[in-house]
Amino acid sequence: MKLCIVGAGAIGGHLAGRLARGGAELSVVARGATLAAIRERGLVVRAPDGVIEARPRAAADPAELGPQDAVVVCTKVPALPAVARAIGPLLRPETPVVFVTNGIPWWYYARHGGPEEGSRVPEADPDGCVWDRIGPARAIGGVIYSACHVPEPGVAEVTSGSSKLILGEPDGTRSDRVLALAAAFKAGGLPCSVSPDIRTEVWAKLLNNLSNGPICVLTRRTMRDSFGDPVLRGAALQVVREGMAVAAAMGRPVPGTAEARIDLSANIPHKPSILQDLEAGRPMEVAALFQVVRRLARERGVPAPMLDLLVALAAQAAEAAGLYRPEEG
Ligand SMILES: NC(=O)C1=CN([C@@H]2O[C@H](COP(=O)(O)OP(=O)(O)OC[C@H]3O[C@@H](n4cnc5c(N)ncnc54)[C@H](OP(=O)(O)O)[C@@H]3O)[C@@H](O)[C@H]2O)C=CC1
Ligand SMILES: CC(C)(CO)C(=O)C(=O)O
Repeated sequence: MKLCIVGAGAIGGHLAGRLARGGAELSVVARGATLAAIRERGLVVRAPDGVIEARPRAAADPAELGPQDAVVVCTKVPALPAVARAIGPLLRPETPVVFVTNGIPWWYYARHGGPEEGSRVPEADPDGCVWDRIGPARAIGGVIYSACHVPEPGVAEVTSGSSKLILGEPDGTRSDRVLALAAAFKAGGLPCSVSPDIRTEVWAKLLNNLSNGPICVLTRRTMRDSFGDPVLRGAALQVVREGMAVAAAMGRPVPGTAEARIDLSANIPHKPSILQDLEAGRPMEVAALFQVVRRLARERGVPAPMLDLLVALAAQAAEAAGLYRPEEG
């Protein structure tokens, strides 16, 4: 299967390594120091189940790589409009595009059904460019549980003991294309399932980001260090409960307890990716991960006072660092 990863950072690097290990005909779209490192030394993944070394084709210009069987986009959400404008040369009319990003995705209301069909998510796709260029028919959702960072360009390090990827067609079908993609990841040793309800999976993962993201942006410490403080753990629990109420109001109740959600993060010595962005001076996913949930809570009349407070504080920190503009959402 001819597959291309766009954005070979922490998650893209990890997934690229898995696909290469599984035998995919792999290429990556990368840039700057990452591109130089991959061309020079290849791509390295340091995971608990071993080190993967891969030599994918790598280019900054998608036209060098040509049409693909599937494309997997792993950039941060603020980069998606630029990606959507650039990846045309990777796409045949039928090429699916998987989006492995946190937050409420741009495609949330695509192939959704009901009165909200075709609604947009401005926090994820401010000018509608991703929707217009990629189109809802190509979109496949991706939800990743894997705590990763980039210790040096071209190297992805996994700090969570286990990882898993959940894929899903927005209309819930078990299409041949989504099953083929799941098989390609599994062949590389990454547990990967296909969900008939990817939006509930989106919400479930987002509860983790809502609980650890704003708090760690403020503490600037790992999830393990931050949640070691019982007051902060209590605040995180309240945020998860509020997030669960918003998800339920959206018709996507997330099973399980808030405590179990916090426990997923509490022992991992990982700085959430949004804190990694703050420290590296990269645009922060405040709109697509946090502000969108505040908006949905307001629209559905769900009280979320702890979420409001923590997100307002984190948003101010991000804005003060010049890495988020409130106009984004
Ligand atoms: N890191 C983690 O542990 C987790 C992250 N996530 C989510 O996964 C997504 C990806 O995050 P993560 O991997 O951490 O992000 P990273 O910042 O580590 O990686 C993103 C990569 O995309 C590259 N990129 C950005 N724009 C382009 C472009 N136009 N063309 C080519 N390459 C581009 C970046 O290059 P450059 O360095 O030059 O900017 C970088 O290498 C996010 O939505 C995040 O929230 C989900 C679960 C865990
Ligand atoms: C912290 C983690 C692994 C889970 O919430 C994550 O999704 C991130 O770093 O962005």
